[in-house]
Amino acid sequence: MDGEGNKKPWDASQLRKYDLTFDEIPRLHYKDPKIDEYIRANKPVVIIESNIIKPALQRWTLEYLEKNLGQTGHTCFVSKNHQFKYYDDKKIYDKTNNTKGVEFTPPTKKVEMRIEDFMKRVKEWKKGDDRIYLQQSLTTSVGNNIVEDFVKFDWDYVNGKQAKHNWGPLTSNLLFIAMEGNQTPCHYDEQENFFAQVQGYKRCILFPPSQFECLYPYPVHHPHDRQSMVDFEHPDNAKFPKFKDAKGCEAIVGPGDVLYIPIYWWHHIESLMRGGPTTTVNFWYKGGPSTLEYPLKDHQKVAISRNVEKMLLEVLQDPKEVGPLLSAMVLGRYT
Ligand SMILES: O=C(O)C(=O)C[C@H](CCCc1ccccc1)C(=O)O
Ligand SMILES: [Zn+2]
Repeated sequence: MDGEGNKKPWDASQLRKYDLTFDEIPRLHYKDPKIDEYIRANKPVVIIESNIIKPALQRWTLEYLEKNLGQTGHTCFVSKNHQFKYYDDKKIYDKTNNTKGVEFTPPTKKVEMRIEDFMKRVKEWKKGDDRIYLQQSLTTSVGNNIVEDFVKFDWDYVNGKQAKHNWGPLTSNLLFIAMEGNQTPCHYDEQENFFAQVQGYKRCILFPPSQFECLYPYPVHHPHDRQSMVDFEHPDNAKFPKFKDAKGCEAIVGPGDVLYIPIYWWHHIESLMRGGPTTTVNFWYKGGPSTLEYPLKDHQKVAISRNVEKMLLEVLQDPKEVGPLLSAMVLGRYT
């Protein structure tokens, strides 16, 4: 029970334990003008009591989604454990694209699954079974009812924020249906994101782009580009000594909550254990125009460092030569 004796929708035993402490991300009513101050400052905020995805809140139960999502196959990932670390299959080494890539074994399998089969496997899941995670772009290939609900989202609100903050175009709305306990390890995206929770509870742990040195992203050419190399549950403190200094913030989002995840901000997302399946719709926007004004913003330095890595790979060709050249340039000269 909370202070007023209301049944709390979740409790701390449903959260995985990490050796880090987090500040709370503020939760503001959708009409509160302070929301624009957070977005302008590229800081996360939870927008509450909005109508952004109201039709989905009213209708998108798993049964409704099973009936209406459409007969085509849906993109699902299969994992042997609770982690679903994203990888870019275009960056996987193979003879055809003959880039001297890195040896890489995908940690998850990408499959097309009919919604009935997905729902059946979620319902019948037993400890030890593979886990699955549906991650599907909401395009016209979904059923008409879903399209009708989708057009009734509060587009005035989100388009208003997009315009006010000079974001680029909406690139996609992804639908995520996760099993309880599923985890998306810490990564950043190069897009602004309204992360709208439809069903169930998700813990979102965020870190600003300035924490780059504590989160050790994979090399840019690696299939796990943009993902942290650190396993939060078993951090290798010898390899990643600065990880223990990472300072993050967190929000547990529930139905109707919309978390603003600023472009380039790291985020680790987990569906609460024993909380049932979760459903989320995200809104990804290209970032706004980026003028080089000084002092540079932290995310601009991340973008610049990415360009340096890409340029060096382009000219050196062999990824194994990029590290040694960067070390030779820095060690003993800049450190
Ligand atoms: O909305 C976001 O940005 C999230 O990270 C949501 C996350 C799943 C993301 C999977 C993914 C990661 C990278 C590229 C494409 C897809 C979750 O909710 O589990
Ligand atoms: Zn993401």
